[in-house]
Amino acid sequence: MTTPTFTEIKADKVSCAVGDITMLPPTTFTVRPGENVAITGDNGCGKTTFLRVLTGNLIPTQGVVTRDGTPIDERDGATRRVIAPLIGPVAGFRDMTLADHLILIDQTWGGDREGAGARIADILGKFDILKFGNRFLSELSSGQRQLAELAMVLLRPSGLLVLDEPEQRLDPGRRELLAEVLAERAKQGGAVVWVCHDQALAESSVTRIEHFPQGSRKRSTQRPAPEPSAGPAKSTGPAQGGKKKGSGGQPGRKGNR
Ligand SMILES: Nc1ncnc2c1ncn2[C@@H]1O[C@H](COP(=O)(O)OP(=O)(O)OP(=O)(O)O)[C@@H](O)[C@H]1O
Repeated sequence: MTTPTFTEIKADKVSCAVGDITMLPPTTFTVRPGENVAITGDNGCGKTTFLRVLTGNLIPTQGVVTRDGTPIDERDGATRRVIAPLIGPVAGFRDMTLADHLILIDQTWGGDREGAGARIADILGKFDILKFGNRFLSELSSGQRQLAELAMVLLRPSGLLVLDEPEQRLDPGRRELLAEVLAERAKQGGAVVWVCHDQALAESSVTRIEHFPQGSRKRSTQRPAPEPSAGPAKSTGPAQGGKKKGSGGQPGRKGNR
């Protein structure tokens, strides 16, 4: 299966805010084929938010992400043929085995029927989970499930893999296996962007580390002084400086994956 290509995917001064909370401070980032980029940073600094913006799942409050000059949008098939994300848990079918899920993904993304078995065996072998092909997803341990979800996203053709903490729940040996698979992908001309909390793993395997500064700062440091407590039975309401209804939602959210 050919790998869809691009020259450059660029996030230009993207930022996200909801209410007075900065989910992602202004960030500029470029990735090109052959690069294997780990994003590191403290909890809450905006890494997952950035990945969602980069994949076109979340519209930034400011700035834009482009693929060779064209704005990206996950609802656009052209974007989805290039970018394969694994951000958050994958929903599965209760009565379909891991191999069934992989056949569905392979055929959805245009694989030829004759070659499906070999491609699926290959990706399961890469992650050392070939023996679990006939299991239901609910019959896998959390680490095995993580490997299964990685197999699902790597099976489909893509030019850019975007993975959120793919090393989570994996033992040290399987973390190294993951790092090898991602490095191999980049060597073959693909690009990988992944959030990683294992600094040593990232340093040993990637072509570049982008460290996000401690973020999620309040946009305004000036907050109104709290109202004196009026007791539990009384409500202050928005007119008295309370939180506006709906302000905790996500900006530009385009639906669940
Ligand atoms: N829907 C939301 N409304 C308000 N704030 C949010 C919302 N979603 C996330 N945040 C805040 O945005 C900031 C960035 O969150 P994000 O999930 O991107 O962080 P992260 O760097 O991936 O963290 P972690 O390493 O813990 O996964 C956090 O401070 C978080 O509390």
